[in-house]
Amino acid sequence: MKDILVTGGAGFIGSHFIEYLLQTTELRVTNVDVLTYAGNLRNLDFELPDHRYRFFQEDIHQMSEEVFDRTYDCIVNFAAETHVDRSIEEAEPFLHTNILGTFQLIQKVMEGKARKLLQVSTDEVYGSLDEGEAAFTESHPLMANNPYSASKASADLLVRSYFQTYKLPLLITRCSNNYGPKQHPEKLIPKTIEKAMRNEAIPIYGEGKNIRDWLYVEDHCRAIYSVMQAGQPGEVYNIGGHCEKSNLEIVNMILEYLGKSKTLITFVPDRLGHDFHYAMNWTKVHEALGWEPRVSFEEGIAKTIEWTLEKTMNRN
Ligand SMILES: Cc1cn([C@H]2C[C@H](O)[C@@H](COP(=O)(O)OP(=O)(O)O[C@H]3O[C@H](C)C(=O)[C@H](O)[C@H]3O)O2)c(=O)[nH]c1=O
Repeated sequence: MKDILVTGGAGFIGSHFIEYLLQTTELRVTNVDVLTYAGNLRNLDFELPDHRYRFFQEDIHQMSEEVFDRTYDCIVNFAAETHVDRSIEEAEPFLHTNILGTFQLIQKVMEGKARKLLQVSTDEVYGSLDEGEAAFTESHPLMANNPYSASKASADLLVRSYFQTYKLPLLITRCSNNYGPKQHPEKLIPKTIEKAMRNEAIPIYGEGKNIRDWLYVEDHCRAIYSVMQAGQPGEVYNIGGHCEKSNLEIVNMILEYLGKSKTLITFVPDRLGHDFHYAMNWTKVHEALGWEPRVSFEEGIAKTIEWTLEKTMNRN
């Protein structure tokens, strides 16, 4: 492998993935990102070697010929609208980017402009675990419950259909909730940290009992890299943290770390269609590719909070 096209590389996970590729491999990276509200070139604040990195501010629906002056060994698709609450307010951008955008990338593989595509997806496509169900395996039915997860599930089905129909080399990873430095403050963990630092009310939806399975972003990037290198076309790989926590537990841990009062917690009306419980069974990726998470939640959350404190100090 020599050339990788990363879409959405100025976003949270995409930018960490580019950092991982540039620092641990000799691969050449092309980053295509349209820079919506969630993409920011400041996320790429590490050394970007000119001979191995280039950036195009373009939409994945209309990529220029310049981007395709080479044949990519793999496209890794991070370009997506990702925030569930926004999708509940306005679904259309989610359908446009997440479904039709993925379709455009599949076309690039069809046209021979890339040798394979890795679609970065989410555990949300499985819906919510039923009582008594321990974790999602890759064969769990797709039961998306909100417009965001429906758009990701639709993209996954498109990818599957192009593998089944044309035997195109397409793969899917589905990961649980990520956290780490540079995450957009609309998401639970960065939002809680920032609000706690400012002594502002921290909104918890419903009773705060909903459970997510948390994974530090660098562990996710390593998993994607393993699948990109050695995953089997047509396969789906679940990725998760074995780290199930309720939202209230998460918020309490952050408040404790920062030495802030629990009175900042403010219960607000629940998210519509709020999935109760996600947890991933990632035995397959572990057995096939030897991946497992390395960063404990205690370590990861400390790094994330310290990064946010430092960022805020530098801003002031
Ligand atoms: C923003 C916010 C969230 N929450 C609750 C709602 C969820 O139960 C939990 C996490 O919410 P968040 O919006 O951070 O993430 P999810 O809805 O789980 O979805 C995230 O993880 C998956 C895997 C993706 O695929 C999504 O792209 C990603 O956004 O905290 C609150 O209680 N208050 C808040 O202010």
